[in-house]
Amino acid sequence: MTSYLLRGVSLLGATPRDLVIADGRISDKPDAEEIIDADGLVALPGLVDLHTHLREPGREDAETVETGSRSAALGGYTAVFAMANTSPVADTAGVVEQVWRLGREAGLVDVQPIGAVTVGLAGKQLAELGAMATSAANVRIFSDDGHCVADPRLMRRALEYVKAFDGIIAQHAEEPRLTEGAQMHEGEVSTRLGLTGWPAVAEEAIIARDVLLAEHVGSRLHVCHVSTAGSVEVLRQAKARGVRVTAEVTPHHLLLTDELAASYDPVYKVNPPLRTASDVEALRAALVEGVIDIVATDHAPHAVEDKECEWAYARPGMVGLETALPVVLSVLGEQWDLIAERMSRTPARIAGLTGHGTGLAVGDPANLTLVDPSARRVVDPAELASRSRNTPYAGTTLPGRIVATFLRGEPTVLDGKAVK
Ligand SMILES: NC(=O)N[C@@H](CC(=O)O)C(=O)O
Ligand SMILES: [Zn+2]
Repeated sequence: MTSYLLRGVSLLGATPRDLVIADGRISDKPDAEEIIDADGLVALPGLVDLHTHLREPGREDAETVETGSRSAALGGYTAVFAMANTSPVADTAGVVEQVWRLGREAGLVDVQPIGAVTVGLAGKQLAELGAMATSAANVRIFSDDGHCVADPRLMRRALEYVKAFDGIIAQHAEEPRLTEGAQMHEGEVSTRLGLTGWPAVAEEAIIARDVLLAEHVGSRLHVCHVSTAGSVEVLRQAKARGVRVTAEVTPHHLLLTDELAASYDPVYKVNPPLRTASDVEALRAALVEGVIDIVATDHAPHAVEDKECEWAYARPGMVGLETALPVVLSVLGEQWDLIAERMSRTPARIAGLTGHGTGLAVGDPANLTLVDPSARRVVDPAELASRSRNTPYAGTTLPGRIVATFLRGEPTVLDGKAVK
Protein backbone atom coordinates (compact mmCIF):
# COMPACT_ATOMS: atom_id res chain seq x y z
CA MET A 1 0.00 0.00 0.00
CA THR A 2 1.47 3.34 -1.10
CA SER A 3 1.97 6.00 1.56
CA TYR A 4 1.27 9.67 0.79
CA LEU A 5 2.50 12.96 2.16
CA LEU A 6 0.07 15.83 1.63
CA ARG A 7 2.39 18.83 1.60
CA GLY A 8 1.00 22.05 3.02
CA VAL A 9 -2.58 20.92 3.47
CA SER A 10 -5.01 22.91 5.61
CA LEU A 11 -7.15 20.78 7.94
CA LEU A 12 -10.59 22.42 7.91
CA GLY A 13 -9.06 25.80 7.12
CA ALA A 14 -6.32 25.70 9.80
CA THR A 15 -2.69 26.71 9.22
CA PRO A 16 -1.14 24.55 6.48
CA ARG A 17 0.95 21.55 7.58
CA ASP A 18 2.09 18.21 6.24
CA LEU A 19 -0.16 15.18 6.66
CA VAL A 20 0.99 11.61 6.12
CA ILE A 21 -1.27 8.74 5.12
CA ALA A 22 0.20 5.27 5.63
CA ASP A 23 -1.28 1.78 6.03
CA GLY A 24 -4.77 3.18 5.46
CA ARG A 25 -4.59 5.64 8.35
CA ILE A 26 -3.50 9.14 9.27
CA SER A 27 0.08 8.56 10.37
CA ASP A 28 2.72 10.26 12.48
CA LYS A 29 5.51 9.00 10.21
CA PRO A 30 7.69 11.87 8.98
CA ASP A 31 7.67 10.98 5.27
CA ALA A 32 6.05 8.87 2.58
CA GLU A 33 6.59 7.31 -0.85
CA GLU A 34 4.43 9.79 -2.80
CA ILE A 35 4.26 13.53 -2.27
CA ILE A 36 1.11 15.45 -3.17
CA ASP A 37 1.42 19.22 -3.38
CA ALA A 38 -1.57 20.31 -1.32
CA ASP A 39 -0.72 24.00 -1.25
CA GLY A 40 -4.01 25.93 -1.01
CA LEU A 41 -6.07 22.75 -0.49
CA VAL A 42 -8.40 22.13 2.42
CA ALA A 43 -8.81 18.62 3.87
CA LEU A 44 -12.23 17.51 5.06
CA PRO A 45 -13.24 14.15 6.47
CA GLY A 46 -14.70 12.12 3.57
CA LEU A 47 -18.30 13.14 2.96
CA VAL A 48 -21.11 10.77 3.93
CA ASP A 49 -24.42 10.81 2.03
CA LEU A 50 -27.47 9.32 3.74
CA HIS A 51 -29.66 9.62 0.61
CA THR A 52 -28.39 8.33 -2.75
CA HIS A 53 -30.29 6.53 -5.51
CA LEU A 54 -28.00 4.10 -7.33
CA ARG A 55 -30.68 2.43 -9.56
CA GLU A 56 -29.07 -1.02 -9.49
CA PRO A 57 -30.69 -3.53 -9.72
CA GLY A 58 -33.20 -2.63 -12.41
CA ARG A 59 -32.30 0.69 -14.06
CA GLU A 60 -28.65 0.23 -14.86
CA ASP A 61 -29.21 2.50 -17.88
CA ALA A 62 -29.65 5.42 -15.44
CA GLU A 63 -26.96 4.49 -12.87
CA THR A 64 -25.12 1.46 -11.52
CA VAL A 65 -23.55 0.94 -8.14
CA GLU A 66 -20.20 1.46 -9.85
CA THR A 67 -21.03 4.64 -11.81
CA GLY A 68 -22.82 6.12 -8.80
CA SER A 69 -19.85 5.25 -6.60
CA ARG A 70 -17.49 7.02 -9.01
CA SER A 71 -19.76 10.04 -9.07
CA ALA A 72 -19.73 10.01 -5.26
CA ALA A 73 -15.94 9.75 -4.99
CA LEU A 74 -15.55 12.66 -7.44
CA GLY A 75 -17.88 14.65 -5.20
CA GLY A 76 -15.65 14.01 -2.18
CA TYR A 77 -17.75 11.21 -0.65
CA THR A 78 -16.33 8.11 1.01
CA ALA A 79 -19.67 6.56 2.02
CA VAL A 80 -23.16 6.63 0.53
CA PHE A 81 -26.42 5.08 1.66
CA ALA A 82 -28.31 3.55 -1.25
CA MET A 83 -32.08 3.99 -1.25
CA ALA A 84 -34.31 0.95 -1.59
CA ASN A 85 -36.48 2.01 -4.57
CA THR A 86 -34.70 -0.25 -7.04
CA SER A 87 -36.28 -2.97 -9.18
CA PRO A 88 -36.62 -5.41 -7.53
CA VAL A 89 -37.07 -3.30 -4.42
CA ALA A 90 -34.41 -3.72 -1.70
CA ASP A 91 -36.91 -5.30 0.68
CA THR A 92 -35.13 -8.62 1.33
CA ALA A 93 -31.77 -9.73 2.68
CA GLY A 94 -30.94 -10.99 -0.84
CA VAL A 95 -31.25 -7.63 -2.56
CA VAL A 96 -29.51 -5.56 0.15
CA GLU A 97 -26.64 -8.06 0.15
CA GLN A 98 -26.39 -7.79 -3.64
CA VAL A 99 -26.12 -3.98 -3.49
CA TRP A 100 -23.64 -4.17 -0.62
CA ARG A 101 -21.47 -6.68 -2.52
CA LEU A 102 -21.56 -4.58 -5.73
CA GLY A 103 -20.38 -1.61 -3.66
CA ARG A 104 -17.47 -3.57 -2.23
CA GLU A 105 -16.51 -4.80 -5.71
CA ALA A 106 -16.53 -1.26 -7.12
CA GLY A 107 -14.37 -0.22 -4.15
CA LEU A 108 -14.77 3.53 -4.65
CA VAL A 109 -16.93 4.42 -1.64
CA ASP A 110 -18.53 2.40 1.13
CA VAL A 111 -22.02 1.61 -0.16
CA GLN A 112 -24.44 0.96 2.69
CA PRO A 113 -27.85 -0.28 1.57
CA ILE A 114 -31.04 1.15 3.04
CA GLY A 115 -33.82 -1.43 3.32
CA ALA A 116 -37.45 -0.86 2.35
CA VAL A 117 -39.94 -0.42 5.20
CA THR A 118 -42.78 -2.16 3.36
CA VAL A 119 -42.89 -5.00 0.84
CA GLY A 120 -42.43 -3.59 -2.67
CA LEU A 121 -42.73 -0.03 -1.21
CA ALA A 122 -46.47 -0.70 -1.47
CA GLY A 123 -47.25 0.52 2.05
CA LYS A 124 -49.30 -2.56 2.93
CA GLN A 125 -47.12 -4.87 5.02
CA LEU A 126 -43.76 -4.62 6.73
CA ALA A 127 -40.74 -5.93 4.81
CA GLU A 128 -38.26 -8.37 6.40
CA LEU A 129 -36.58 -5.68 8.51
CA GLY A 130 -34.94 -8.17 10.86
CA ALA A 131 -33.51 -10.31 8.06
CA MET A 132 -32.02 -7.22 6.41
CA ALA A 133 -30.58 -6.04 9.74
CA THR A 134 -28.84 -9.37 10.38
CA SER A 135 -27.67 -9.79 6.75
CA ALA A 136 -24.10 -9.12 5.63
CA ALA A 137 -25.30 -5.64 4.64
CA ASN A 138 -26.01 -4.90 8.33
CA VAL A 139 -28.93 -2.58 7.51
CA ARG A 140 -29.82 -0.03 10.19
CA ILE A 141 -31.79 2.52 8.17
CA PHE A 142 -35.09 1.67 6.50
CA SER A 143 -37.04 3.84 4.08
CA ASP A 144 -39.76 3.62 1.43
CA ASP A 145 -38.28 6.80 -0.07
CA GLY A 146 -40.02 7.84 -3.25
CA HIS A 147 -43.15 6.86 -1.34
CA CYS A 148 -44.40 7.90 2.07
CA VAL A 149 -45.23 5.30 4.72
CA ALA A 150 -48.66 6.92 4.87
CA ASP A 151 -50.50 4.37 7.04
CA PRO A 152 -49.97 5.51 10.65
CA ARG A 153 -50.39 2.01 12.07
CA LEU A 154 -47.70 0.62 9.76
CA MET A 155 -45.42 3.55 10.61
CA ARG A 156 -45.91 2.88 14.30
CA ARG A 157 -45.12 -0.81 13.87
CA ALA A 158 -42.00 -0.07 11.82
CA LEU A 159 -40.75 2.31 14.52
CA GLU A 160 -41.45 -0.34 17.18
CA TYR A 161 -39.68 -3.03 15.19
CA VAL A 162 -36.41 -1.15 14.63
CA LYS A 163 -36.27 0.08 18.23
CA ALA A 164 -34.93 -3.34 19.28
CA PHE A 165 -31.66 -2.72 17.41
CA ASP A 166 -31.66 1.10 17.55
CA GLY A 167 -32.58 1.26 13.87
CA ILE A 168 -33.99 4.29 12.07
CA ILE A 169 -37.05 4.82 9.91
CA ALA A 170 -36.26 7.46 7.27
CA GLN A 171 -39.49 8.99 6.06
CA HIS A 172 -40.30 10.57 2.70
CA ALA A 173 -42.86 12.94 4.21
CA GLU A 174 -45.69 13.38 1.72
CA GLU A 175 -49.36 12.90 2.57
CA PRO A 176 -50.44 11.25 -0.69
CA ARG A 177 -54.05 12.45 -0.52
CA LEU A 178 -52.80 16.04 -0.54
CA THR A 179 -50.44 15.60 -3.50
CA GLU A 180 -52.58 13.72 -6.01
CA GLY A 181 -51.60 14.90 -9.49
CA ALA A 182 -49.12 17.41 -8.07
CA GLN A 183 -46.53 18.80 -10.47
CA MET A 184 -44.76 21.47 -8.43
CA HIS A 185 -44.95 23.51 -5.20
CA GLU A 186 -48.44 24.87 -4.54
CA GLY A 187 -48.25 28.64 -4.49
CA GLU A 188 -48.22 31.77 -6.60
CA VAL A 189 -46.09 30.25 -9.35
CA SER A 190 -48.21 27.08 -9.71
CA THR A 191 -51.33 29.24 -9.93
CA ARG A 192 -49.74 31.38 -12.63
CA LEU A 193 -48.58 28.33 -14.61
CA GLY A 194 -51.81 26.40 -14.10
CA LEU A 195 -49.99 23.35 -12.68
CA THR A 196 -51.42 21.25 -9.85
CA GLY A 197 -49.65 22.08 -6.60
CA TRP A 198 -47.91 20.02 -3.87
CA PRO A 199 -48.78 22.03 -0.77
CA ALA A 200 -46.25 22.54 2.01
CA VAL A 201 -48.77 21.11 4.47
CA ALA A 202 -48.56 17.69 2.76
CA GLU A 203 -45.00 17.45 4.10
CA GLU A 204 -45.57 19.21 7.40
CA ALA A 205 -48.60 17.09 8.38
CA ILE A 206 -46.64 13.84 8.00
CA ILE A 207 -43.63 15.18 9.92
CA ALA A 208 -45.93 16.35 12.72
CA ARG A 209 -47.60 12.94 12.86
CA ASP A 210 -44.33 11.04 12.70
CA VAL A 211 -42.56 12.99 15.46
CA LEU A 212 -45.54 12.19 17.71
CA LEU A 213 -45.35 8.51 16.75
CA ALA A 214 -41.58 8.44 17.30
CA GLU A 215 -42.06 10.12 20.68
CA HIS A 216 -44.77 7.67 21.65
CA VAL A 217 -42.68 4.65 20.67
CA GLY A 218 -39.36 6.11 21.87
CA SER A 219 -37.80 5.23 18.55
CA ARG A 220 -35.61 7.01 16.00
CA LEU A 221 -37.07 8.93 13.07
CA HIS A 222 -35.12 10.56 10.27
CA VAL A 223 -36.88 12.99 7.95
CA CYS A 224 -35.69 12.93 4.34
CA HIS A 225 -35.35 16.04 2.17
CA VAL A 226 -37.06 18.66 4.37
CA SER A 227 -38.25 21.45 2.09
CA THR A 228 -40.47 23.96 3.91
CA ALA A 229 -40.20 26.62 6.60
CA GLY A 230 -43.19 25.02 8.35
CA SER A 231 -41.39 21.66 8.56
CA VAL A 232 -38.47 23.41 10.25
CA GLU A 233 -40.82 24.73 12.95
CA VAL A 234 -42.34 21.27 13.55
CA LEU A 235 -38.83 19.82 13.89
CA ARG A 236 -37.70 22.61 16.18
CA GLN A 237 -40.58 21.92 18.59
CA ALA A 238 -40.07 18.15 18.47
CA LYS A 239 -36.36 18.46 19.19
CA ALA A 240 -37.05 20.85 22.07
CA ARG A 241 -39.28 18.14 23.58
CA GLY A 242 -36.50 15.56 23.21
CA VAL A 243 -38.00 13.51 20.38
CA ARG A 244 -35.35 11.31 18.73
CA VAL A 245 -35.65 12.91 15.31
CA THR A 246 -32.99 13.93 12.79
CA ALA A 247 -33.49 15.67 9.47
CA GLU A 248 -31.77 16.33 6.18
CA VAL A 249 -31.93 19.02 3.51
CA THR A 250 -30.72 18.66 -0.08
CA PRO A 251 -28.31 21.07 -1.77
CA HIS A 252 -30.98 21.97 -4.34
CA HIS A 253 -33.52 22.96 -1.68
CA LEU A 254 -30.83 25.25 -0.23
CA LEU A 255 -30.30 27.05 -3.53
CA LEU A 256 -33.16 26.78 -6.04
CA THR A 257 -36.77 28.02 -5.98
CA ASP A 258 -40.12 27.19 -7.60
CA GLU A 259 -39.70 30.12 -10.02
CA LEU A 260 -37.52 27.79 -12.11
CA ALA A 261 -40.60 25.73 -13.01
CA ALA A 262 -41.71 28.64 -15.20
CA SER A 263 -39.17 27.39 -17.76
CA TYR A 264 -41.13 24.11 -17.98
CA ASP A 265 -37.72 22.41 -18.09
CA PRO A 266 -38.26 19.07 -16.30
CA VAL A 267 -34.70 19.16 -14.98
CA TYR A 268 -36.26 21.29 -12.19
CA LYS A 269 -38.96 18.72 -11.40
CA VAL A 270 -38.18 17.01 -8.11
CA ASN A 271 -39.84 15.59 -4.99
CA PRO A 272 -40.38 17.34 -2.74
CA PRO A 273 -40.69 20.25 -5.18
CA LEU A 274 -38.52 23.35 -5.21
CA ARG A 275 -40.16 25.80 -2.81
CA THR A 276 -40.17 29.58 -2.33
CA ALA A 277 -37.32 31.94 -1.50
CA SER A 278 -38.55 32.25 2.09
CA ASP A 279 -38.49 28.46 2.49
CA VAL A 280 -34.91 28.46 1.17
CA GLU A 281 -33.99 31.11 3.71
CA ALA A 282 -35.56 29.12 6.58
CA LEU A 283 -33.80 25.91 5.48
CA ARG A 284 -30.40 27.65 5.39
CA ALA A 285 -30.92 29.08 8.87
CA ALA A 286 -32.09 25.69 10.21
CA LEU A 287 -29.00 23.99 8.79
CA VAL A 288 -26.68 26.49 10.44
CA GLU A 289 -28.58 26.26 13.72
CA GLY A 290 -28.71 22.45 13.68
CA VAL A 291 -32.51 22.05 13.60
CA ILE A 292 -31.69 20.38 10.31
CA ASP A 293 -28.83 18.02 11.10
CA ILE A 294 -27.30 17.21 7.74
CA VAL A 295 -27.09 17.80 4.01
CA ALA A 296 -28.02 14.73 1.93
CA THR A 297 -27.90 14.77 -1.85
CA ASP A 298 -31.02 12.81 -2.88
CA HIS A 299 -28.92 12.03 -5.98
CA ALA A 300 -31.69 10.85 -8.32
CA PRO A 301 -30.33 9.90 -11.74
CA HIS A 302 -32.84 9.42 -14.56
CA ALA A 303 -32.43 8.25 -18.15
CA VAL A 304 -32.86 10.84 -20.92
CA GLU A 305 -36.27 9.49 -22.00
CA ASP A 306 -37.59 9.81 -18.45
CA LYS A 307 -36.41 13.40 -18.10
CA GLU A 308 -36.33 15.09 -21.50
CA CYS A 309 -40.05 15.02 -22.14
CA GLU A 310 -43.10 17.06 -21.24
CA TRP A 311 -43.04 18.34 -17.66
CA ALA A 312 -46.09 16.28 -16.64
CA TYR A 313 -44.52 13.01 -17.83
CA ALA A 314 -41.00 13.58 -16.54
CA ARG A 315 -39.79 11.67 -13.48
CA PRO A 316 -38.92 13.79 -10.47
CA GLY A 317 -35.32 13.96 -9.32
CA MET A 318 -31.89 15.50 -9.95
CA VAL A 319 -28.34 14.16 -9.85
CA GLY A 320 -26.35 15.75 -7.05
CA LEU A 321 -23.29 13.87 -5.85
CA GLU A 322 -20.73 15.79 -7.92
CA THR A 323 -22.13 19.24 -7.17
CA ALA A 324 -23.20 18.89 -3.51
CA LEU A 325 -20.07 20.32 -1.89
CA PRO A 326 -19.74 23.22 -4.38
CA VAL A 327 -23.41 24.12 -3.83
CA VAL A 328 -23.06 23.97 -0.04
CA LEU A 329 -19.86 26.05 -0.28
CA SER A 330 -21.73 28.66 -2.28
CA VAL A 331 -24.49 28.71 0.35
CA LEU A 332 -22.45 28.56 3.58
CA GLY A 333 -19.15 30.02 2.45
CA GLU A 334 -15.89 28.60 3.77
CA GLN A 335 -17.26 27.50 7.16
CA TRP A 336 -15.23 24.31 7.02
CA ASP A 337 -16.01 22.97 10.45
CA LEU A 338 -19.75 23.45 9.88
CA ILE A 339 -19.51 21.80 6.46
CA ALA A 340 -17.63 18.83 7.96
CA GLU A 341 -20.26 18.58 10.68
CA ARG A 342 -23.25 18.66 8.33
CA MET A 343 -21.84 16.60 5.46
CA SER A 344 -19.58 14.08 7.19
CA ARG A 345 -19.49 13.79 10.99
CA THR A 346 -23.19 14.03 11.77
CA PRO A 347 -24.39 11.76 8.95
CA ALA A 348 -21.80 9.16 10.03
CA ARG A 349 -22.93 9.50 13.65
CA ILE A 350 -26.64 9.22 12.78
CA ALA A 351 -25.98 6.06 10.77
CA GLY A 352 -23.58 4.59 13.34
CA LEU A 353 -20.97 4.34 10.60
CA THR A 354 -17.55 3.93 12.18
CA GLY A 355 -14.33 5.02 10.49
CA HIS A 356 -16.04 7.88 8.61
CA GLY A 357 -16.62 11.45 9.75
CA THR A 358 -13.60 11.44 12.05
CA GLY A 359 -11.36 14.25 13.24
CA LEU A 360 -8.49 13.33 10.89
CA ALA A 361 -6.25 12.68 13.90
CA VAL A 362 -3.28 10.28 13.93
CA GLY A 363 -4.62 6.73 13.87
CA ASP A 364 -7.96 7.59 12.24
CA PRO A 365 -8.83 5.69 9.05
CA ALA A 366 -7.73 7.88 6.13
CA ASN A 367 -11.16 8.68 4.69
CA LEU A 368 -10.81 12.25 3.50
CA THR A 369 -11.21 14.64 0.64
CA LEU A 370 -9.09 17.56 -0.57
CA VAL A 371 -10.83 20.64 -1.89
CA ASP A 372 -9.48 23.64 -3.77
CA PRO A 373 -11.74 26.43 -2.52
CA SER A 374 -10.28 29.03 -4.87
CA ALA A 375 -11.25 27.10 -8.02
CA ARG A 376 -14.49 27.92 -9.79
CA ARG A 377 -16.09 25.56 -12.23
CA VAL A 378 -18.83 25.82 -14.82
CA VAL A 379 -20.96 22.68 -14.50
CA ASP A 380 -20.99 20.70 -17.74
CA PRO A 381 -23.44 17.76 -17.68
CA ALA A 382 -21.30 15.92 -20.23
CA GLU A 383 -18.40 15.85 -17.76
CA LEU A 384 -20.34 14.12 -14.98
CA ALA A 385 -19.28 10.59 -14.06
CA SER A 386 -22.88 9.72 -13.25
CA ARG A 387 -24.54 7.75 -16.03
CA SER A 388 -27.32 10.37 -16.04
CA ARG A 389 -27.17 14.03 -17.00
CA ASN A 390 -30.11 15.53 -15.12
CA THR A 391 -28.29 18.28 -13.26
CA PRO A 392 -30.09 21.58 -12.65
CA TYR A 393 -26.72 23.38 -12.61
CA ALA A 394 -25.71 23.06 -16.28
CA GLY A 395 -23.81 26.24 -17.18
CA THR A 396 -23.76 27.46 -13.58
CA THR A 397 -20.44 28.54 -12.06
CA LEU A 398 -19.89 26.98 -8.64
CA PRO A 399 -17.00 27.46 -6.21
CA GLY A 400 -14.66 24.67 -5.12
CA ARG A 401 -13.09 21.75 -6.89
CA ILE A 402 -12.66 18.31 -5.36
CA VAL A 403 -9.01 17.51 -6.08
CA ALA A 404 -8.53 14.18 -4.29
CA THR A 405 -10.48 11.65 -2.26
CA PHE A 406 -8.99 8.85 -0.16
CA LEU A 407 -10.85 5.74 0.99
CA ARG A 408 -8.94 3.98 3.79
CA GLY A 409 -5.70 5.48 2.54
CA GLU A 410 -6.19 4.54 -1.12
CA PRO A 411 -6.86 7.40 -3.55
CA THR A 412 -10.18 7.07 -5.40
CA VAL A 413 -9.74 10.52 -6.96
CA LEU A 414 -6.44 12.27 -7.80
CA ASP A 415 -6.01 15.53 -9.66
CA GLY A 416 -9.78 15.79 -9.92
CA LYS A 417 -10.02 12.50 -11.84
CA ALA A 418 -11.28 9.10 -10.76
CA VAL A 419 -8.41 6.68 -10.24
CA LYS A 420 -10.37 3.66 -11.55
N1 LIG B 1 -36.40 12.94 -5.19
C1 LIG B 1 -37.00 12.60 -6.28
O1 LIG B 1 -37.61 13.45 -6.93
N2 LIG B 1 -36.96 11.34 -6.76
C2 LIG B 1 -36.39 10.20 -6.12
C3 LIG B 1 -37.26 9.65 -5.04
C4 LIG B 1 -37.32 10.51 -3.81
O2 LIG B 1 -36.28 10.82 -3.19
O3 LIG B 1 -38.41 10.87 -3.41
C5 LIG B 1 -36.12 9.13 -7.16
O4 LIG B 1 -35.94 7.96 -6.83
O5 LIG B 1 -36.03 9.48 -8.34
ZN1 LIG C 1 -37.90 11.06 -1.33
